[in-house]
Amino acid sequence: MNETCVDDISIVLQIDLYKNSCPEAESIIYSWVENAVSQDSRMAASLLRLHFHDCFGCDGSVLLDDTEDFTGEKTALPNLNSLRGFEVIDAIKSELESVCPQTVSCADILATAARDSVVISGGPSWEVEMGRKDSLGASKEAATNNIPGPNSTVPILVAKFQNVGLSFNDMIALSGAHTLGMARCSTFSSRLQGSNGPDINLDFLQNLQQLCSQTDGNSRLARLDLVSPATFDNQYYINLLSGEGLLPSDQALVTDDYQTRQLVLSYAEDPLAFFEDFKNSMLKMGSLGVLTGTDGQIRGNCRVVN
Ligand code: HEM
Ligand SMILES: [Ca+2]
Repeated sequence: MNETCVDDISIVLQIDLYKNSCPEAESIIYSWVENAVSQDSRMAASLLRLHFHDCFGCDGSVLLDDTEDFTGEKTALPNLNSLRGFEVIDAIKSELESVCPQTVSCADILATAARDSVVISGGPSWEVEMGRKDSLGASKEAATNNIPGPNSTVPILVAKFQNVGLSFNDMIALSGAHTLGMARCSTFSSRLQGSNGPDINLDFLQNLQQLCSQTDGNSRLARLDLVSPATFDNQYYINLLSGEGLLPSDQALVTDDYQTRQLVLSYAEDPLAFFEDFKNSMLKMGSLGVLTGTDGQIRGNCRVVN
């Protein structure tokens, strides 16, 4: 046996990692998230999405500002003028650095804040596995290529998730995150062109057309879940069945593919099954491409490499 094998044993993420080194870590993160969401309920959605866009390699890379050496991920198409919540993460990091310096990584903060956002919005809870290290760089190109876009078809969505090790089922369960938050008109403009086709509800279409035809139309925001945008529930799937999915990639899950439709139906009927699968898929997503052991670092400021 060589040393690499021994190292490999220590690279697994674990719950309670900060039990001795920073016992207050989870409660500090929770308080900041709770406070931020009480001021702006959409922040729960934004923090959940921030973790998703960091993952496909959960290493805090999404938080890095551009430097002379690399262009960060913040200006990649899926992120530009869209990701929110960086100031909340900064505030959490700054308190954690004063309470227990160089201990809790930015990537772990993101994973924990995402879980807390779901809980505070009424969704399931789970134990977050910790021990991710923060990256030494970021890749705008990887963010651009890996993160699925709103006009992706079902086969493309499946492929993009499978590329990083997430299954068909994971993709559909994680899409249920669109039970929270907002999207800009520019992301669903192709939904507005259809007349009353089989995949879009007429009243819904007319409301969106009105919203998006205003001045500044492209940056106007619509609810991803028109019924309960601040509650983590299974309403997203129910909306898809009545042609009220916002993004083309959402509605495609019931319109374009028999198998995805079956899973959507099952989540629309059984909220607890959705919660259970969502939780497990979040745990899986949260462990993708993590840096552990001697790889990476614990950043002192999430926006810059130490
Ligand atoms: C299945 C493929 C996915 C696609 C194509 C997609 C696409 C999008 C787009 C285009 C927006 C609106 C962005 C804007 O207008 O600024 C959005 C918002 C959002 N996405 Fe996704 N997404 C996907 C999966 C996920 C996953 C897996 C999660 C989390 C687990 C997630 C969480 C969110 C949340 C919470 C929002 C609202 C954010 C806010 O209001 O700040 N999405 N998504
Ligand atoms: Ca909802």
